[in-house]
Amino acid sequence: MDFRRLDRMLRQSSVNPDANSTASLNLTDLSPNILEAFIPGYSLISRFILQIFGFDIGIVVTTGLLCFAVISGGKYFWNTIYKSLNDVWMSHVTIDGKDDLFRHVLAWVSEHRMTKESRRLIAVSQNTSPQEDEAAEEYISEDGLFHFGKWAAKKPPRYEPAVGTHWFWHNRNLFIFQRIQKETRNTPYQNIEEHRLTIKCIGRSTNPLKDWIEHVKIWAVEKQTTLTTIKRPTAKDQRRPPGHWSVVTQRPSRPLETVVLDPEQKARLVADVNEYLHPASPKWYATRGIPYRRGYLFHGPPGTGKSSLSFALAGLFGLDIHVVSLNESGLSAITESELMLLFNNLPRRCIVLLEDIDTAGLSRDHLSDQRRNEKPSDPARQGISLSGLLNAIDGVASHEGRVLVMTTNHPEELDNALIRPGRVDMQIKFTLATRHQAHEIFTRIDEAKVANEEPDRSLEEKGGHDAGAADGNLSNGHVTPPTTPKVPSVFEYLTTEPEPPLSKEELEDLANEFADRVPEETFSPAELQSFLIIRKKRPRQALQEVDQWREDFIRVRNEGSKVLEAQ
Ligand SMILES: Nc1ncnc2c1ncn2[C@@H]1O[C@H](COP(=O)(O)OP(=O)(O)OP(=O)(O)O)[C@@H](O)[C@H]1O
Repeated sequence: MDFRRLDRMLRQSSVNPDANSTASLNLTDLSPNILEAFIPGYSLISRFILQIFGFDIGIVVTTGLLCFAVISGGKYFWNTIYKSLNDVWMSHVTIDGKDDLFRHVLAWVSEHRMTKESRRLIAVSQNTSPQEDEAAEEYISEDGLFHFGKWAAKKPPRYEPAVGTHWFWHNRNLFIFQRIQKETRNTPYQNIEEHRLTIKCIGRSTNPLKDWIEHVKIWAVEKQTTLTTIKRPTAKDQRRPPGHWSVVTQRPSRPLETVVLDPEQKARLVADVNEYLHPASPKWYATRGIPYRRGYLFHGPPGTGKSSLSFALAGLFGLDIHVVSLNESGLSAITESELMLLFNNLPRRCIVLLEDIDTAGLSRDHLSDQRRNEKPSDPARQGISLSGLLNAIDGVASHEGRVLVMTTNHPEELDNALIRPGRVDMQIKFTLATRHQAHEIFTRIDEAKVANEEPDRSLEEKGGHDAGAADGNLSNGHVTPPTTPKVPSVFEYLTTEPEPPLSKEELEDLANEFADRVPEETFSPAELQSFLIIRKKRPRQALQEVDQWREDFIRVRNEGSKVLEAQ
């Protein structure tokens, strides 16, 4: 900007006011001088346009500049007023992106009018599963194939408010909602944006904000009573600062009755956890100087329900579950200092599931190596020492109020220090499937729904279903093998009709028969479940095939192979 020229021009106008008397009235006369100061070469351009087109652009440019000045001035005044309003007449609350509340608030605003009115949105793919969607049936072809891709493509995303300022009404209060980008971090794998929320309301009282947050929390809990939130340590490349938990998934809570265990053992465990979580318990522990912690050891062979019971407990008591696997190596291995921080960052009440505590340098190495017939343990894998784990469990960093569940397949290899009372208050032994478990698993897996009335025999009489398998030929408690084995095509497998529903008595008979044919404590519940899942619509057929499966399984196992020819 040429200030000297502007100064000269203004001085001229003050020395000879007559010369500009008309200029003060006529903007177009004055403007070339002023505009020349703002836009060098303006008079030349305007003269050129005037000569060529006969049009004076002065009025247009001047009007434009005036508008600009008015808008800038208005903005300045609005910002000043808003700032003083903000400082003096507004209350606000900030929610960090790492807090659980951040998730809940975003979910709440996504479901309310705000995201229907706002023009700046972030689309987030929804993580729902087909079983929660009745329309999913439409994507099953005539062949019985469910095309997940087509179903997922039709699922609308969830819309969240984008970075910036939005507003909404709640209980007749106006709230200003700001999503603010904290920072962007570049890792070798991705750029991570970290956000926070600031919610403001008019007035000097924070009560409307507190009431609204309370409302959101209750809303989130009600919405999630059927879901269990599973968290794991934040992936290594995203850990900054380390020791944070990330939600990996939310899955429907597992009903406790679906975990088949000795009923007395299960009842004892539930009563113990309930007593521990009782609101009066923290005071009881505090007045006796006992640290408010409770630890459980679930031990037994793989696939016997240790993790399942932990998830079912989380669902039963409405707690989030924080899972750490000590068996991980390489990039995802947890270090001792990280474990301490993870324990430090636990919420007030939760379940911590420490999986495979016999691994990762905690076992008495020589003993475990001999048992497993392996070379001495690789020191690189041993991220956490016994003392490191003990420090995390009951050191200063350990959080009071958590339920700690440790699982192992090799309890005999654990150091006594780790399982002494105070660290492990109750041990639950999981065994390979007992007769009772085989019976229960059969009963629960059966999807050919139990009929309230007698099963529809007419179908069987008509031979409407797969002959041989569905003929309910269990009348004398024995199953006749199918007479003509046939090789079904792929689509025949898909479209196989479910067997006719079983009566309660029939199901009971089949379950007993199944339990009789499965030797006690030979197969894990996971193995029985895997056999039955394939035949979930055909329980009678399952019974016909169980002998063959059992023999194959035992033979393959004795041969030391892990591959079954047929399932
Ligand atoms: N006692 C049981 N009752 C019902 N289902 C079971 C039981 N045990 C295992 N299952 C089924 O087997 C599968 C594996 O179970 P789970 O992961 O709980 O076993 P685990 O003992 O934790 O195994 P690992 O020691 O390998 O971690 C699950 O799908 C679960 O439903």
